[in-house]
Amino acid sequence: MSDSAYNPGQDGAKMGFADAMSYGDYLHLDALLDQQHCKSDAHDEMLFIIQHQTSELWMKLALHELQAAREALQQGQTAEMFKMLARVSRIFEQLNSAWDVLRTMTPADYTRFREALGPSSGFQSYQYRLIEYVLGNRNPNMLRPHEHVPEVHALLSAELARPSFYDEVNRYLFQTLDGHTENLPAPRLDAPHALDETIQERWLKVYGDIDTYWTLYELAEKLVDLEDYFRRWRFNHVTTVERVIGFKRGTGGTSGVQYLRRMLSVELFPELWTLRGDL
Ligand code: HEM
Ligand SMILES: N[C@@H](CC(=O)c1ccccc1NC=O)C(=O)O
Repeated sequence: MSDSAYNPGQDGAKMGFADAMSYGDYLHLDALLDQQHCKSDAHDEMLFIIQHQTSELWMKLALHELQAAREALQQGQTAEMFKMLARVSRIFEQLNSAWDVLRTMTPADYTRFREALGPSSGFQSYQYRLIEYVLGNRNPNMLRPHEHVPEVHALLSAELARPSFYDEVNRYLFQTLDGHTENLPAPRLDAPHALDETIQERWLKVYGDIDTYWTLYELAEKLVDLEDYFRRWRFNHVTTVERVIGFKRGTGGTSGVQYLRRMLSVELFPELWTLRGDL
């Protein structure tokens, strides 16, 4: 060992962990870093796996925040809710930037291992579906691919049995503006949220008197922000897919790019977008 090498241990850094919790222990890195099992010898398969695994980790955090944000709203803790929503938008920003790494994979690179993926596809990501369900885009047909994992199916079904985050936001809107929720349209729990005139009317009132309804206004703009990021994720995805597999059918069995283009037209919070034309 070189005499000149700096030794942080002499300055107090803990160097021995035989009987103490280390970084790797706390984070369970042994388990985490042992989950990258390539099915081919293609160089880029490692990138593909890590890109998806990290996306799933960020989605796990997004769900943790969204579910807590919904609870905070139910309890009237709006400051806490705003903090969590801001974090969800930053998570989506992170997911959006991650496409730059995957984009370095060319069609030739991907073709070397695509067959090894079999019928597996992001279409079967239950966390992605759960995020959509929590936000209000609730298509029960998307439960089917999860029937083979009863716990996951139960988790998604349980979400479809409770009001979405957006339903709760609209409940808060009616409570604040009307002083009651008698005129709040009953949310369709197991169908995608569709534009509702009475909801839009009230949002329009908020935008027409920002000073009086500042919290609701801020909330609406946070949701528009979130949906903006979500749309960018979908756009980055479909563009990367077109770049890598063109118009081939997806491994999940859909038409591929055509299916994903159709998903681009999904609106999570339609009232908040439509009212902009009336301002
Ligand atoms: C080269 C990279 C990728 C390709 C070629 C690709 C391709 C596709 C295709 C063709 C679909 C349609 C379903 C099917 O028939 O398979 C799909 C869906 C999906 N993919 Fe990817 N994908 C890629 C990367 C990713 C990444 C990095 C994620 C991040 C988790 C992801 C998540 C999803 C999700 C969530 C869906 C379902 C979307 C929906 O139903 O609206 N994909 N992908
Ligand atoms: N649907 C993709 C395959 C794919 O991208 C994929 C396969 C397994 C796990 C995650 C995937 N990512 C997104 O769909 C394809 O058709 O090539």
